[in-house]
Amino acid sequence: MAMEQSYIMIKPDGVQRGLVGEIIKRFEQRGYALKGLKIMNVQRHLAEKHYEDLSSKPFFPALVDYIISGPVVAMVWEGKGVVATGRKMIGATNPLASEPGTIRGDFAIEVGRNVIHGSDSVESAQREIALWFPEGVTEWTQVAKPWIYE
Ligand SMILES: Nc1ncnc2c1ncn2[C@@H]1O[C@H](COP(=O)(O)OP(=O)(O)OP(=O)(O)O)[C@@H](O)[C@H]1O
Repeated sequence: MAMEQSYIMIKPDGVQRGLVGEIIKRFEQRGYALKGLKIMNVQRHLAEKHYEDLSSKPFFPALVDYIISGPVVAMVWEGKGVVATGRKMIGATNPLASEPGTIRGDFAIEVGRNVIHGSDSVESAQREIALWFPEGVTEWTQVAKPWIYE
């Protein structure tokens, strides 16, 4: 059975603020498996493609400028329900509405500096993983699985 995967990206503010380790820690300790990881500067066309559904929004140009303003950490996390649970761990889009205990609720204030992205559906995850990891991800077996899943 293929396990669900999500595309999780630490945005430039999260990298610059030193939140990479903290964010990885949360997904790792929850029990999810890291299948792809890289730090990269983002080409404008890649940021535009990633957010193409938002291209008609007034904030789209600022959003693209934000994503290309410094390196991002691109990740693929795998495990049961990782798309929906990842979104819960991340918190509401607007950090002022994010619950404490979520990543945005603990580390962000403004929607235009909300630290992290997570795929919003399994279909978006597949599209985003193909877009950000055209080279593919790393296959490995998480030997702790029987201690995480029954
Ligand atoms: N009103 C807004 N003003 C400025 N930026 C916004 C606004 N709404 C959304 N954004 C930015 O666009 C991103 C994508 O918006 P979307 O509605 O897809 O939210 P999301 O799915 O929670 O975020 P993401 O896709 O980054 O995980 C947000 O994370 C935020 O950085």
